[in-house]
Amino acid sequence: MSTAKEPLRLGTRKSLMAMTQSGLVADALSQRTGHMVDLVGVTTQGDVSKALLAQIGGTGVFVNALRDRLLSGEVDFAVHSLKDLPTGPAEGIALAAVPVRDDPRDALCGPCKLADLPRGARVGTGSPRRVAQLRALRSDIEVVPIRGNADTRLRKVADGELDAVVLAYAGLKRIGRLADVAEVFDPDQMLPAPGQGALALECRADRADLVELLAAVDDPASRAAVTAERTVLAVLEAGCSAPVGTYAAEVEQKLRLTANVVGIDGARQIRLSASGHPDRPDELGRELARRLLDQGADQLMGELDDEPR
Ligand SMILES: NCc1[nH]cc(CCC(=O)O)c1CC(=O)O
Repeated sequence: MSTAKEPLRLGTRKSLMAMTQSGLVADALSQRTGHMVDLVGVTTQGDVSKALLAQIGGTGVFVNALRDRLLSGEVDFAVHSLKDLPTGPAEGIALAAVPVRDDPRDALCGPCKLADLPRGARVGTGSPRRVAQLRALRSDIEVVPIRGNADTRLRKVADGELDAVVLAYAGLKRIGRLADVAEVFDPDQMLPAPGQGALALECRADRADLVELLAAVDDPASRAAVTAERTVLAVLEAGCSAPVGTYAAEVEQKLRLTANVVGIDGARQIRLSASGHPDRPDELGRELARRLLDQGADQLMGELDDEPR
């Protein structure tokens, strides 16, 4: 493109969390490239449907409307929470950048730590991954399915409808609600969702100029980690609503990946780790997924189908 420094149109969801994270990306990009960035709010299916995510399928409901705007040329690029991206390839769309990842962990919001909640306490989450791992930590608690944005979920605790809720730490930070956090779960206790805490910048694959420009905010280490995590999910053919937790990070120049599959009752889990070269994160993810399957991961995940969601 010959015209220098024309403003870029950034497509984003309109929630406080989305607008905040998109604003941070816009600032970083402006600083590094000199381009102004205009935010364009887009409503996605996930923002209007009242159904539980596990029911509407999860995959792509927060993403597809933004991709449509990219393909029609209404926006130049889109910022997504990476964990909301389906694992499959998207026709005509390029993953142009994964910025430095935020804290990937899950957090309990409520009056006290999980261990100190009363017997039978009501804890809200819509994610089978969190349900299963919560039950593994405290089999007596009552897990209550909820959805809605983080603010709505936190209000249910304030109103006394729930004793606590589990949310992503990174999201709580972005909306300024870290004061509500009573406990941050170590990945040993609760493995995060693949890609949690990371963002994704997408643009049209045929816009080489944009692919190059957006690379200014790419962080190769974060991209490698989330690639390994998402490969596990892809090989297991599981979506964001599967009881699959992962965490990858570079440790002493190697990429270390841990993944688990937990039965929905929390009673059984398969948990494995492996290390590999940071330049081949997909190889590492595939290897670990295959070992999970060898140990019966598909059977554990299959049991989910018999559960009311
Ligand atoms: N599916 C909703 C969603 N997508 C990304 C985040 C949190 C922020 C992140 O992981 O980057 C959340 C909310 C939550 O899980 O608490």
